[in-house]
Amino acid sequence: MLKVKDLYFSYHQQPSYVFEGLNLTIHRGDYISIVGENGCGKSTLLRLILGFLTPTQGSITMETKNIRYVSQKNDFSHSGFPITVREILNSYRKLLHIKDPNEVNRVLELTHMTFAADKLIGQLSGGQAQRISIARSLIGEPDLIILDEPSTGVDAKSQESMYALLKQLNTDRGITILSVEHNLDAALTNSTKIFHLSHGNGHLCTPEQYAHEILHHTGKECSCHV
Ligand SMILES: Nc1ncnc2c1ncn2[C@@H]1O[C@H](COP(=O)(O)OP(=O)(O)OP(=O)(O)O)[C@@H](O)[C@H]1O
Repeated sequence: MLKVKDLYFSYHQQPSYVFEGLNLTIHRGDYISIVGENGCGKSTLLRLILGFLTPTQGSITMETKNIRYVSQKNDFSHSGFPITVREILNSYRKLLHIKDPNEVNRVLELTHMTFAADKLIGQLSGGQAQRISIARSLIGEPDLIILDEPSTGVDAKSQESMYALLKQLNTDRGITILSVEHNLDAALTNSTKIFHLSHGNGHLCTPEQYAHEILHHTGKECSCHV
């Protein structure tokens, strides 16, 4: 579905490369978490895949244009603007030229947020606002959703249900998920594969293999169950 091949990238006027010969293949139905230390290039990789940045060398090819992006901080959780959840989702539906007005109800049901349809967006909790971000990303039935640290600003209990939702969208609806994760437990528990970025390159492994790597490097077992 998406192939990153021999990717080199450096920001303007920066002498060093963020990526040097990076390869990544994403198949339909994958749930891939991108992990790595601060500054290793996780967000840069997302920006390259989304087309906001251009590779210095190498290529990124994809078989779909039906991609959605859920940003790290959703843009309406602290909004004082008097607009309801339904109005926001409806305006996005119209923006995408989707004629069926029932599309909004569909994504609200999928994210178990029907109860909040007529609430003002500014009244939602961090977790609820994030679910609405995900609901918005589902308008038009995308086949790939890209998320940047989706648990940012979401309390622990809501994180659990948010990851359960992402997992459900992946397994039940076949939506491919690519998510930058600082939450290692969530990455290990939910992903089908982990992409570990380090020193300008990355490797893909199973959650079990990654848990093993963590144990090997830190001597600490992860609290999650893989
Ligand atoms: N706009 C920019 N201009 C120049 N350098 C940048 C720019 N954005 C990021 N960088 C640099 O590129 C490298 C990768 O940054 P990036 O934000 O992609 O890392 P990250 O893994 O997402 O970090 P974090 O975990 O802290 O969010 C870092 O060295 C960073 O300083």
